[in-house]
Amino acid sequence: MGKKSKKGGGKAAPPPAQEKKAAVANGDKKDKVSAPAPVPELSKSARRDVRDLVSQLLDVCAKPPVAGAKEWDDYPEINSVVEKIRKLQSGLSSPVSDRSQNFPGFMDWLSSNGVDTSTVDISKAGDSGFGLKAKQHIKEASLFLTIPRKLMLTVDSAKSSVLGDLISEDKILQAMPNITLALHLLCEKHQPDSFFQPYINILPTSYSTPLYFTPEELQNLKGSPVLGDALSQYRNIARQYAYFYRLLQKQEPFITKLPITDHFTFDEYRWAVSTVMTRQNQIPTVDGSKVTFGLIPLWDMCNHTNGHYTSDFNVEKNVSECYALRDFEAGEQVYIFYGARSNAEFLIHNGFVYPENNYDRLCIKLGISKNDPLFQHKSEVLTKIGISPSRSFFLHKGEFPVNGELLAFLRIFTMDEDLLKEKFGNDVTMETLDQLKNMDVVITDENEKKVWSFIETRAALLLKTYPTTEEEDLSVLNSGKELTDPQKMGLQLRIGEKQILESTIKYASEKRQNLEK
Ligand SMILES: C[S@@+](CC[C@H](N)C(=O)[O-])C[C@H]1O[C@@H](n2cnc3c(N)ncnc32)[C@H](O)[C@@H]1O
Repeated sequence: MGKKSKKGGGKAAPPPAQEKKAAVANGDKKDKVSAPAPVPELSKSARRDVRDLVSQLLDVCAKPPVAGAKEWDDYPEINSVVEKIRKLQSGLSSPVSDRSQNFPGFMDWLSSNGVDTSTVDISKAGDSGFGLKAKQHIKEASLFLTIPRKLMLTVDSAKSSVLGDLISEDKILQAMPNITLALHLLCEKHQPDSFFQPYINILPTSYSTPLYFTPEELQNLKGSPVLGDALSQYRNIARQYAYFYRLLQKQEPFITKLPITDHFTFDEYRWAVSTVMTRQNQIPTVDGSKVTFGLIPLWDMCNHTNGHYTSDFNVEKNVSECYALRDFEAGEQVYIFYGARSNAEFLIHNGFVYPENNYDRLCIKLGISKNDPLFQHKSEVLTKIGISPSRSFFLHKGEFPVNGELLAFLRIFTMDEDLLKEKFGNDVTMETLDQLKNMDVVITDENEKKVWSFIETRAALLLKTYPTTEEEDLSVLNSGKELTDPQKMGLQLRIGEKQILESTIKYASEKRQNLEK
């Protein structure tokens, strides 16, 4: 989630694991703690079918992704294999429980492990699930939450857990801390006497990340660049699932001792990945040498609002600390700030859209064409000011949709040969280069007119790629009709993006008209 703390049973059960040794909770957990509760089994033929489908999934996902307008092309095939796997595994899913029943036990666990819970309580938070409620007045900038490292599920705790040996063997786990955390979480979930059970029991049982969207719900994202991100996220998770499913079939001692080999369904993996994605936070490693990721109980019950980072890790005390970003009255919901993310990023990584988001922005991909005879020269100038000749830029919500970087890119992108040679030849000064990003300095009126006319036209074209208008979206959103979370989020996201495009068009057209006067 934040920085200063940046937020950011697949197969049949084998015989009970009597041979597996008990170990001390949250201590040396190299061995499986105890025999797992009996799990439903898949028939031999169903197991074989899942194995075949997993191989198919690996093949489909191994094909290079189709970029651009054809991004939908791969999805139906991947989705159809995943859905067949899910259908075969449907009898193996854990029963859905009411998490709120486990809140008292969780609070007791926190208190017995030294957490002061006198400031906040967990409480229903409207459309945001649950959140933290102030039990007393919390003054702005006061420290209201301190969570010791020993309560966190981290990459370090994963290494010293039953998963540790697999981490030492597997290059993917070594390189991808978020996947390590997801598997760590699953191992602890399926280890009945895990130290972390009171925490795991209060986690949501499902999420609204795009991994949970149906194909119809994904259609709500059409027109938005977020659709491509959602599809590639789905593809990546499907590929990871297939990879780990296969790995977990191996009869190696460091695998057979894992408590997840009988529970590794697609739904379980999607749940674990979504838990990590929506709740993880950056923390320093135990030795303080690097930044890593962890799940911080209770702190991760805070919902997001506009503001600034107020959480940090106190290395001396080995605790995560959270300060109030403003005054909160007793009974009020206590928020934190997850980071300056766009609604597209919130949707993909956090499973929500925040209409009041001050930091919303729309990603647009721009590049100097390799067929442009001035490609070489333009690329050199852009590189000198730290801008790649082909990359993503952003149009921002608010008064100034175009920032200095995009302006500089567009000035060079639209520049003719004479001007490029005159201003940005061999003996170009740093001062001239710096001016490219400066809104108050015009290179030439002609160049400036081209810039604003280009962005005005591009924004208008982007607006047309959405299948509906902003008015149509607003009328559905405000119609009082019952909408699913993905439908609502899709509408909120599209409305926000269209507003950014409309304000860009207005802004660019005023700039252009001023120059034409
Ligand atoms: C770190 S958790 C916060 C606790 C969470 N609400 C719960 O019930 O467990 C982050 C999740 O809370 C929800 N959330 C947080 N801030 C939100 C906001 N401003 N609007 C809507 N949902 C929000 C989203 O579902 C997000 O994935």
